Amino acid sequence: MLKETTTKRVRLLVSCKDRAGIVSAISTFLYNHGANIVQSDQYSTDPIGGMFFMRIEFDLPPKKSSFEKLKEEFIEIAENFYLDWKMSLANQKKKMAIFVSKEDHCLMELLWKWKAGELNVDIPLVISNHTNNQQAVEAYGIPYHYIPVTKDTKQQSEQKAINLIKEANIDFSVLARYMQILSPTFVQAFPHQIINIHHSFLPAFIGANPYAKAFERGVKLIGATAHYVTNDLDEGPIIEQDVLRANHRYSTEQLRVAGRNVERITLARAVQWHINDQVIVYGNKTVVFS
Ligand SMILES: Nc1nc2c(c(=O)[nH]1)N[C@@H](CN(C=O)c1ccc(C(=O)N[C@@H](CCC(=O)O)C(=O)O)cc1)CN2
Repeated sequence: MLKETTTKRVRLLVSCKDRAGIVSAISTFLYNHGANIVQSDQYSTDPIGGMFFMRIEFDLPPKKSSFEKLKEEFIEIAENFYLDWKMSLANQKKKMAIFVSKEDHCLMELLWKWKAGELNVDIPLVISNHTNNQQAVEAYGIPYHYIPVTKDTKQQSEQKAINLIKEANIDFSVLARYMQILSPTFVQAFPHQIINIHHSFLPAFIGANPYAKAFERGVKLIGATAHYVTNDLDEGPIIEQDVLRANHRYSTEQLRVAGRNVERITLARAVQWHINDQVIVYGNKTVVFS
């Protein structure tokens, strides 16, 4: 194996039943392997019998210990404290697929941020059930896969998308206003690896046409919610939310137009946190170390 010559930035996510000694055991392990902790954050739901969550970023100098060897030797600590854990290299770019239907604002926000170097991710492909965004996507040099969806072809269309995702070794997918409900087969294939932007401040107005429902309700705030996709429509673990003021003068269309800004900003924040391994899912909730 080639000798490692550069310092590696590593991210460690941990969740477990809370008890004394976890931070000490992990920090001592890292110290003994020559690692230098540069960021550490933890949260306990209840020190007595609750859950404990931690995110550590550390630098692993060359020669001290290889990343693979470190992961292997961490298993003992993980077993002692019954840890659920994930260790990853910060410079290992994730591969992100984007799904879009007609509306382009969330798609374009992600592409703009990616092009500007603000999203440290690769985008091997975009999938859509419409063709209207093809030119804009291909202008970024990204392959665009048009996969139309009808009630009769939904299963075959989904299988095409699943095949594309697997062939491209996609790490996670983003539904950037992709207006198709994904089947349990699709969702089960990628647990907590699909992020959706719902155009309302959940749990209000689940499902289709939330702005029409907001108009009828006479809301004074509209919002957006980025969440992991589950089989329960728009009820998956929430990653990020934001809101915007509205009032009686807004028509449904004006709510929709105003909502685009909060949707795209909310989604971009959630995607950034996922890329940076800042999100831990437990049950139907998340801990976001932002
Ligand atoms: N399994 C899941 N799939 C999707 C989720 C989810 O949480 N779980 N979120 C939706 C996004 N969404 C609102 O944000 C949404 C999209 C589409 C629909 C809907 O009724 N779609 C119809 C077809 C509509 C059309 O063809 O234009 C359908 O799929 O039958 C509701 C909510 C994304 N998917």
